[in-house]
Amino acid sequence: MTAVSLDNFDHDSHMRRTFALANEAAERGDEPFGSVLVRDDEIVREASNRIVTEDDIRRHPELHLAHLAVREMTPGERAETVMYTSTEPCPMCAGGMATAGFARVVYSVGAEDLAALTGGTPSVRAADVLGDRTDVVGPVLLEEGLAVHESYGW
Ligand SMILES: Nc1ccnc(=O)[nH]1
Repeated sequence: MTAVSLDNFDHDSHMRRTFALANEAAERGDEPFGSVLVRDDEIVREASNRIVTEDDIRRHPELHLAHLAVREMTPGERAETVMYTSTEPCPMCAGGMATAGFARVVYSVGAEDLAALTGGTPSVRAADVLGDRTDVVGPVLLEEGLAVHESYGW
């Protein structure tokens, strides 16, 4: 089988899966964030925010997927993997993702939009943590990503 180039992944469908995961988290009582790992255009891992139900600040989906990826995938596999995530990773998660060494992260809602929604201050940008290690792409499908947060009602 020929590997599918990262640029030809089915971006919209992978991103929409993160929105569904974010909505599931909100329904469970957690915060509205979801993420997937995609390799060769297939979703290989999924996670959603569980900071409330696990009572654990580390349970952002992005950090959890970085943790699983380092434990379960080879460095070569991680270097071919793209994370899609409903909202730009925070600095905690971007730090873990730098260790994982993914090829790219694609987000919908950016840190500045999130801060405006939550009334917080914008965090350090993911690109400033990830540097040259991982491409950072976004915002994509922004209206749909914002709708996830609007329905949560921060
Ligand atoms: N991107 C994110 C921001 C905040 N919390 C999360 O779980 N994810």
